[in-house]
Amino acid sequence: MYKVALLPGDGIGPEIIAEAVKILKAVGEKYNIDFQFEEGIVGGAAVDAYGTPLPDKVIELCKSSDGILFGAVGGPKWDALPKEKRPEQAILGLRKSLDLYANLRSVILFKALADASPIKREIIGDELDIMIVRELTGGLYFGKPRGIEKTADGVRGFDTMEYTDKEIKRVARIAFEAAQRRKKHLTSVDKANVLETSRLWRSIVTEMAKDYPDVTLSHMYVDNCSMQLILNPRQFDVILTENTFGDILSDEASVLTGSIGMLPSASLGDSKPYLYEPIHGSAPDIAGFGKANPVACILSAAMMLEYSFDKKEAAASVQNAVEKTLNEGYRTFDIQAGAKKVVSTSEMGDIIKGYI
Ligand SMILES: NC(=O)c1ccc[n+]([C@@H]2O[C@H](COP(=O)([O-])OP(=O)(O)OC[C@H]3O[C@@H](n4cnc5c(N)ncnc54)[C@H](O)[C@@H]3O)[C@@H](O)[C@H]2O)c1
Ligand SMILES: CC(C)[C@H](C(=O)O)[C@@H](O)C(=O)O
Ligand SMILES: [Mg+2]
Repeated sequence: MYKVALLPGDGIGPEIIAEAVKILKAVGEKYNIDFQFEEGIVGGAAVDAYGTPLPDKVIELCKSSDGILFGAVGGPKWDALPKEKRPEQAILGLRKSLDLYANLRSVILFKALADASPIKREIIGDELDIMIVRELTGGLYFGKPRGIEKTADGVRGFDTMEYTDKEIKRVARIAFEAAQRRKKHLTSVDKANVLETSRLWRSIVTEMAKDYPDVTLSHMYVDNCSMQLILNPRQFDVILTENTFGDILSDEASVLTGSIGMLPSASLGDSKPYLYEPIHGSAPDIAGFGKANPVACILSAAMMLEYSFDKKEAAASVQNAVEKTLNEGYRTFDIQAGAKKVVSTSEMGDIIKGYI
C-alpha cells in the first residue's frame, strides 16, 4: 500500500490532478498496486481557507506519505500579497522543508507531436530526449540576505546567489548518475565568465568528472545554452544547472516538445518522500475551461511510479498509453497540430486510461 499525498492547488491544478489520479487508479488495478490518496489544500486555495499557502498539516501529510503529487499554485487573485503569503511559497516551502534538491525535468518529444513543435522538423528530428537536472533548494531562490529597503536617495532591492560545495556536489552526483544510465553525455550549464557561484560550480563539476570516466562532460554558458536548445537540441543528453537557470531553460525546452503541458518532473533528495509535479504553472488564462493538457501531470505520476515505488513496468505502461493516445491523433488544444480530434482535459485522461 502506497500513501500518495495529492496537492491540487490553484487554477488548472485540480483539473490535471484529477486525470493523473484516474491513471494511477487504472495502473493500480492492472498491476495490483494499492494506493491510498489523501488530499491537502495548498497555494491560493490554502490562503483563502487558512490564511497561509502551506499549512503545517499539509507538511505533516507529505512527511507521512510515500509520494507527493503536486498540481500548480498561484494566480492573479493572490499576486498583490506579501511574499510569505504568496501561493508560490507552498511549492518553495515543500521543496526546502523536504530537502528535495534535485529536480529532474524530462524533455521528451513524442514522434506524433513533431509538427506541434514550433521548431523545424529537420532541427528537432523525430525523437528528442533531454533530461534537465535543476538544482532546487539553493541559489537566488533561497540565498540571504534579500529584501527591498529604503536608501538615502531611493529604494534598493537585492537577492543573494549562493552555493556551497556540498550543495553543488549532491546535485551534480545525481546528474552524473543520470548520464550514466543514458547516453553518457553531461552538459553543465553556468555563467562562469561572470558569476562566482558559477566558477565554484564549474571547478567542482570538473573535479567530480574524474569519478565518472564513462561520462563525457562539457560546460556551456547559460546564454549560449538558451540558443543551442533551439539551434541544435539533439546535441544534449543530460543538462545540469543551478536553480534559476534551470527554471528558465526548462520552460524554453518544453516548447521543443510541442507544449509546456507535456513536461513532467521529479524532485528528489537523500530521503523519501519525493515530490512530482508538472513544470508548468496554474495557467489562469485557461483554468476552468477543460483546456488544460493533463499529460505533464500524468507523466509526473509515472515518474512517481518509477522513482518512488520502483514500478518500472507500470511507469512504462503510462508512457506507452500517452504515446498511443497521441499516435491516434487525440490532442488537447495546446498541441493541435496533426490532430484528428481536439479533446478536453478529462476526455484526454479517459482516452489515456483506455490504453493502460
Ligand atoms: N509549480 C507551480 O506551481 C508553478 C509553476 C509555474 C508558475 N506558477 C504560477 O502560475 C501562475 C501563472 O504563471 P504563468 O502564466 O507565468 O505560467 P503557466 O505555466 O501557468 O502558463 C504559461 C502559459 O502556458 C499555458 N499552459 C501552462 N500549462 C498548460 C497546460 N497544462 N496545458 C495547456 N496550456 C498550458 C498557459 O495557458 C499559459 O498560456 C503564476 O501565479 C505563477 O507564479 C506556478
Ligand atoms: C512557481 C515557482 C516558484 C516555480 C519555480 O520558479 O521554481 C515554477 O516556476 C517552477 O518552475 O516550478
Ligand atoms: Mg518555472
